[in-house]
Amino acid sequence: MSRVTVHRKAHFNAAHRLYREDWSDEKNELIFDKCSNPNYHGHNYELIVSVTGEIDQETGFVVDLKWLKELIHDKIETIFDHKNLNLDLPYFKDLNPTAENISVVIYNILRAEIKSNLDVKITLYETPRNFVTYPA
Ligand SMILES: Nc1nc2c(c(=O)[nH]1)N=C([C@H](O)[C@H](O)COP(=O)(O)OP(=O)(O)OP(=O)(O)O)CN2
Repeated sequence: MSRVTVHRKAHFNAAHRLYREDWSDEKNELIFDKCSNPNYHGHNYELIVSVTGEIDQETGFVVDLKWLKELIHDKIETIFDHKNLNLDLPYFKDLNPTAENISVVIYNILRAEIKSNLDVKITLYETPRNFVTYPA
């Protein structure tokens, strides 16, 4: 049997602010610096969803990439694209929208939709040089 990882790239633009309500403005600025700008700032997020599993002997697929593309479009891109993560998405009402936390939110949304015999990994680029992976 051959285990293979299939990857699908996706993209969304979003605004956010790194901020804790229970901290003073001074502490938020000290820790989060320009990312704590009260007027928010935006990123071009690049997302890679990786699905690992055995190749199905009938189809030759680990997962149908057309299905994966549509899943990411419907469950992530339409929800996250052109949104203010702090204000528009309930996930971040009490969760700082760092790249780490966004990757975990995206993982949990997609994990619920992908067969349990397949492994899922999220790679999220917040900038061309800053990116996170989950699970680690
Ligand atoms: N561990 C984390 N650290 C930081 C995060 C994060 O989500 N997790 N986020 C930020 C900022 O939101 C943002 O990414 C700015 O970071 P910075 O390194 O300053 O990046 P630039 O805008 O300068 O763009 P580069 O192209 O990466 O140079 C900060 N820290």
